[in-house]
Amino acid sequence: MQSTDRSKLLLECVDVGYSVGKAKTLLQGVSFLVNEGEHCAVVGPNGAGKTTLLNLLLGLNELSAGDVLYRGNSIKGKTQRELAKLVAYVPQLLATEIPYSVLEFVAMGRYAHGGGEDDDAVVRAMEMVDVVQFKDRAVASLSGGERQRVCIAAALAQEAPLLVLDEPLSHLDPGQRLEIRRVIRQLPKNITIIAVTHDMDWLLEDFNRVLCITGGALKYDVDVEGFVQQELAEELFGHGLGGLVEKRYGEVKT
Ligand SMILES: Nc1ncnc2c1ncn2[C@@H]1O[C@H](COP(=O)(O)OP(=O)(O)OP(=O)(O)O)[C@@H](O)[C@H]1O
Repeated sequence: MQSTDRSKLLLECVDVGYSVGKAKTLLQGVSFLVNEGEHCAVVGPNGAGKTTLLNLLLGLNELSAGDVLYRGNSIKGKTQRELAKLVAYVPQLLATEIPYSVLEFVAMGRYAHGGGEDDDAVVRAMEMVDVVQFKDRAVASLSGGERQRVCIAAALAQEAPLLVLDEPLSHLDPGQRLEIRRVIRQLPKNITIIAVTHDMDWLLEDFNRVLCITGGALKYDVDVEGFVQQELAEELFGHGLGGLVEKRYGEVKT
């Protein structure tokens, strides 16, 4: 496990496991620590257990083993409202059927705080990702990238210290991917980010830490330099980083 400064410790995953029924174990023995302000990429092959891990961090699934602690407090027994103050979620892409305006949707992020559309935090969140100009538009009328910014705004309105994102770039065109990357990069430095991604360019550019999941276990917990030097992309996906490393570092690391 990567060493962590305990005074800044936000999240502890302690021997976390998740099983379905008696026979099927989707995740087991996952332990790691995350400091406030870290940007952690969760990577691994399809079906490795990445989304399962995020669901446990969000309290959406009940732990079968181990514990998840935020600032030293277990999530066990916490209500959804209590959890929403600790961790916010950004999905792959918001469905177009959402029947709300942007303002109404972002205001839902204040549910845990009992706030609404006139809450200052709603305006602040919309300003952070530059969606104020869309506030009266129907979410359904927005482009994919715009909808993703609205989703991030709703998550920011929760004012949770941890933002969890599940492949937030995967349905976007290259231009909108870069735009969402810019938005996430410019978020306040104290917001901790854990994002599942298959985008190695984004990983190299904007994350400091990589959690590698394979076969329902945390196989490597490394900084980005370690991910590159140990050629873990090659090991995980059978496909190296190629020219991305040169682009990131200006030279190939050996
Ligand atoms: N409720 C469930 N019942 C049975 N199996 C499940 C359930 N949920 C997930 N799985 C299985 O658990 C494994 C891990 O799923 P998970 O969605 O966490 O993978 P992932 O790493 O996020 O994959 P991907 O990169 O394809 O999104 C998969 O084989 C999936 O089919």
